[in-house]
Amino acid sequence: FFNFFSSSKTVRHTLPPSPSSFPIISSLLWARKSLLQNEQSLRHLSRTLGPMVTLHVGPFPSIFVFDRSLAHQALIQNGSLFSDRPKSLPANMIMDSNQHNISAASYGPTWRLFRRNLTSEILHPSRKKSYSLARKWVLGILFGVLQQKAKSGESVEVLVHFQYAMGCLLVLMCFGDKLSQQQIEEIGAVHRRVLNGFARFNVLNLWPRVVTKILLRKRWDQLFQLRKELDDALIPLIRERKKVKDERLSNKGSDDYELAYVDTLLDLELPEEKRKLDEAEMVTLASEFINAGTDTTSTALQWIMANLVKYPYIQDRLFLEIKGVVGDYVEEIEEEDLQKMPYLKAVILEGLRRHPPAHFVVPHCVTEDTVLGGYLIPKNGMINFMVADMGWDPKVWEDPMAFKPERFINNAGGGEVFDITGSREIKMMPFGVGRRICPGLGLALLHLEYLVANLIWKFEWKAMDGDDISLEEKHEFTIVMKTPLMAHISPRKS
Ligand code: HEM
Repeated sequence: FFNFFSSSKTVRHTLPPSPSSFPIISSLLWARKSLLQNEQSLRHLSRTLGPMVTLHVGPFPSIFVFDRSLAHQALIQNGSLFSDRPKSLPANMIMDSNQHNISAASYGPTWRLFRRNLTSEILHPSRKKSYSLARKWVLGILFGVLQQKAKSGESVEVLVHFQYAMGCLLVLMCFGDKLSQQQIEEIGAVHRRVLNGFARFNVLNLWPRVVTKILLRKRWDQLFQLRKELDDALIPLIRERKKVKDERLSNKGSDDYELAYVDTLLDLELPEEKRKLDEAEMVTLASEFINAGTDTTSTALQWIMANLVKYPYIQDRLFLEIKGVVGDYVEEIEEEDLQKMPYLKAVILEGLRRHPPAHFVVPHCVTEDTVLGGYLIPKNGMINFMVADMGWDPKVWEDPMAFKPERFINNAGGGEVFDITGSREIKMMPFGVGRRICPGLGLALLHLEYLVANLIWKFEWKAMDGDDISLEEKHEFTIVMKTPLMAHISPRKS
């Protein structure tokens, strides 16, 4: 049941149920807990309150949706109503240039321009292919480190290496393939400082800026300093790309040139303000591109590899599939080979279902007061969707907490065609669904398939002696392994 609500109608709908408590005390309690603790509490609440729960933390209600068909009604069937973003909080506004990036932009022409630019200029299948040399280069770096570890017998702390590899790939796509390794590392380091350091500025969002500007002046100065560090690191690279572009236009530049994401930002014109982007806005968009694709994908890769270590028979089956496709003698798996590996795809999908790197989507809001599932969704509220719970629904997935890639394989041994966009029905939503679905979905799947196939082809991965791989979670920027995966690796061929 879904109908639209207008204040002039006589039927009055109420917000979805919320836990009964004193609003100020409960706000403080919820704000103090980590996101993972809040997720567990929300799950607990939904058992008694039903598939939609409201929390009153801060001035506006936050609504959480657990049910797959309600998520479908909202995000797919009524996508144009449910695809807005709440206004950025004061501290976030400094980092997102006043909502001038894809993930924070309101649902409207500016968001559409940014998103279309990314999807058609950079993530389009034909363009994506042109970065395959960068992927080969990064794979070479990763192999180099791992080979050394294998030789010395040292264990591998996998996440660090995965994060580095993924960061390199995104930085190269963003700023072009002419960067030195040192430059790539510096860009990675400044992004890590921003990601790890941002939590301490959340306090600036608790009261209006006029208040915090007086009471927390020092904290504001530190935030501006962090923003400046990011600008100082990235603006020279943007200027360099602009110079190369101008030289090419006047036919003085070389032809040896691969389009990078920042090149596409140089010409964009904001549809509402009718002006080009300033440098800080380009930094914001470039930085979003790097952040959005690095931690998410490396976290997913760590979870997948952890399961392949924990369940050697799955690793063996995957290795045999790869061998069946490429034979005995190739050094590396090429991207074209991946299409012939249904079990590889099944392993990746199962990894994303069982361990989605983000357990919530980026908060949505509605463009006007609306009703969902019989409850009011107010325009001034925030609405979120319980990503992990959708993929763990026992009505869809038998034994949902088990890691079973065979779920995605049909009886004939081929790959089941699985629609991860949820357009007909949502069975899981690791990338969100609908108009705000992750635009990097295809790139992320390619990165995961390419790296997992190559890592398994080149090395045998084993748990450390006596180590039982724990699948306990911890909340950082994404949901990571509480005990990071440490593995022993040995080359498949000497
Ligand atoms: C395994 C890897 C990834 C996962 C699990 C993931 C997941 C997500 C999720 C859950 C959202 C929020 C959807 C919503 O708000 O409804 C999102 C948004 C987004 N993602 Fe990803 N993502 C991944 C990789 C990437 C990559 C590689 C890129 C870019 C190169 C990227 C760029 C973005 C952007 C720009 C948005 C905002 C979209 C919008 O608001 O319109 N992501 N992603």
